[in-house]
Amino acid sequence: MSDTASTRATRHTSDRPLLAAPDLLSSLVPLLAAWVPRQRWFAGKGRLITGFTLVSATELLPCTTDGSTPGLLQLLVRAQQNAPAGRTPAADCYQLLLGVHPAPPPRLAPAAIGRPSGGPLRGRTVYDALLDSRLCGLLLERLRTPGRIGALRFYREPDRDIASGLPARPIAVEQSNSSIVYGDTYILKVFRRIAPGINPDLELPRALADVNCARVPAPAAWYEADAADDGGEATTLGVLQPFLPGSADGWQLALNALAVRADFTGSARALGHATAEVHTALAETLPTTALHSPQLETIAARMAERLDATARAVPALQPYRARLRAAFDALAAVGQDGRSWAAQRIHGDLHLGQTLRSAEEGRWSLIDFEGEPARPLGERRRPQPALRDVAAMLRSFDYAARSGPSGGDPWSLEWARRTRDAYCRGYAEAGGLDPRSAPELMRAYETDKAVYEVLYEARHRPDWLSVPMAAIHRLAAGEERLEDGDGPVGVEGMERADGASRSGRGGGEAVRAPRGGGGTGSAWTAGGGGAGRGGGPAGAGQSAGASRLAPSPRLSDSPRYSGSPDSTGSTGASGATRSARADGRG
Ligand SMILES: Nc1ncnc2c1ncn2[C@@H]1O[C@H](COP(=O)(O)OP(=O)(O)O)[C@@H](O)[C@H]1O
Ligand SMILES: O=P(O)(O)O[C@H]1O[C@H](CO)[C@@H](O[C@H]2O[C@H](CO)[C@@H](O)[C@H](O)[C@H]2O)[C@H](O)[C@H]1O
Repeated sequence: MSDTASTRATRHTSDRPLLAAPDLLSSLVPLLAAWVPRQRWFAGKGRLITGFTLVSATELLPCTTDGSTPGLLQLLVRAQQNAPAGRTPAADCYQLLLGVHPAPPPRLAPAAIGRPSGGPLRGRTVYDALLDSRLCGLLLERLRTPGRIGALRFYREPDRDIASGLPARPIAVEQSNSSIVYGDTYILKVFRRIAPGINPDLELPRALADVNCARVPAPAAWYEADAADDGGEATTLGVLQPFLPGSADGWQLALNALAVRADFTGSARALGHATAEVHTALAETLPTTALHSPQLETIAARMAERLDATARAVPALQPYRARLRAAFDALAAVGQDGRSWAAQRIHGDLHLGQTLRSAEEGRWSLIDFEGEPARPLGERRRPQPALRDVAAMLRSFDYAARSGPSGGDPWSLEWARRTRDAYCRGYAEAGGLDPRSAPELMRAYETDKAVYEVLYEARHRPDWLSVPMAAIHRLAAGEERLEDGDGPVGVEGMERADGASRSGRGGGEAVRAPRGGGGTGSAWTAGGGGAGRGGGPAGAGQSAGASRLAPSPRLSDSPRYSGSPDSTGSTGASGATRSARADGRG
């Protein structure tokens, strides 16, 4: 393996002999080569790392050779990886926070990365600093006191007082980055795979705070790396925001509801309200634009390219390609008909795991505005139709229905249909464009999201592949549709019950595609009753007194798709259930 230590020299080494050492990186390479690929946040799994390049190194706490105190080293390193013939090799940049200790206490043994056999850290133990509460406390101190350290700059909102000495703990959920909770007051997200430019997870919550949108925790402090010497933008590296204690995430709540066969329409409708409020606030404070024919054609062409690329990587998708493309062609045709769509900044990766419901009021918040981690930052920051978020959330209800204990049985699929409808209704009631008025857009974005999910699952969680593949099967068969619900749904934690409906705005008709099953209102024994009020933090409250739903005999579709080891859907769903439990979100 090459260890090209061709540092892009933002090391700030003058008074730091450790950082000046030419073999700093090369001495760490054997350790990192073994440790980095095992980390959840490493996005390049399955491809060989061929070398590391040091982008910058900052000593946040001196790494002394004597005594019993730890040092803290922040590194930005590029991991070079090979690529299939004809493709550009990847060289993603990652943020590492390394503890350095001459003799670490036994409690840090699980955090150990190794002991370099040479170089400036020779004989000392290097370990994952985010598993050391003491070093996490130091990071909080840095964020409390804005200023520069080496290549890093720390910022704090002037009106925020951040308490010192709060106990730190890493969060125990599956995530793309790494987060530390301080007391029950703050949560710091340390971005792992980074790219130059402001991260939308800082940019959007700050912009929303400016217009007093209380649906999103407002950043209190953050840190970034200087722009490279050759110009460019600073890179967001971490954001501290208020922790919402006792809240439960929407994914867990949905699975809890499914486990006890409880209605979720009230919660979904309230979540639709929250989503629309956030979209309205984003459109108010950040640039918007209109997408006309050329832009819609470009968007449709990109979707088709992603489909083709994904089908090359995941052959199970091949048989569906032609029929899925029809959804993208229909989107392009919308522009050719002279119609246009408003575009604005959006969440970009909205799913149930990005929503938190407070224990006391049942009020929904949205988190994690980073966008889809696999897409380039520039693309994630572009204005897009707000309904793209809505389509993504609809996919999430489908995921839940296929991942819960009842894993894709007819009752769960009917639960998903009603929940999706309630969410769309809530969204339109609170001022969002009615998703039912934009069938081409919704279908194209749902298809695009399902394709994204196929690749995401193939790369990250192969056990889950059957979940998006079942949607691919339905979308290709033209079986996804949004329809009017069956009467009023219960509203839980809804703050804007008076939100004016804009249903129907924008024209168009609901997606009406042929499908085996028909309307299902009569199959619901509880007739669209409200979700249980007062659902507790763990969501089990949904069960008490919540409506019980009978399965629809007409919805016994068992998804089949060729090329998959699991062609029944139900087996796949149980695979997903196992994973859901394993990742702490199920
Ligand atoms: N403000 C918050 N209050 C409470 N929990 C939070 C907050 N922000 C994030 N979390 C928890 O941390 C998890 C990971 O956060 P997220 O922003 O989704 O990280 P990632 O981008 O790494 O996936 C969330 O699923 C949620 O459980
Ligand atoms: O949470 P992240 O921002 O890292 O988003 C990525 O991981 C998500 C899974 O954790 C993934 O979401 C997919 O699985 C969810 C269930 O775990 C489901 O609710 C979503 O609808 C589905 O897309 C997300 O796509 C990915 O970007």
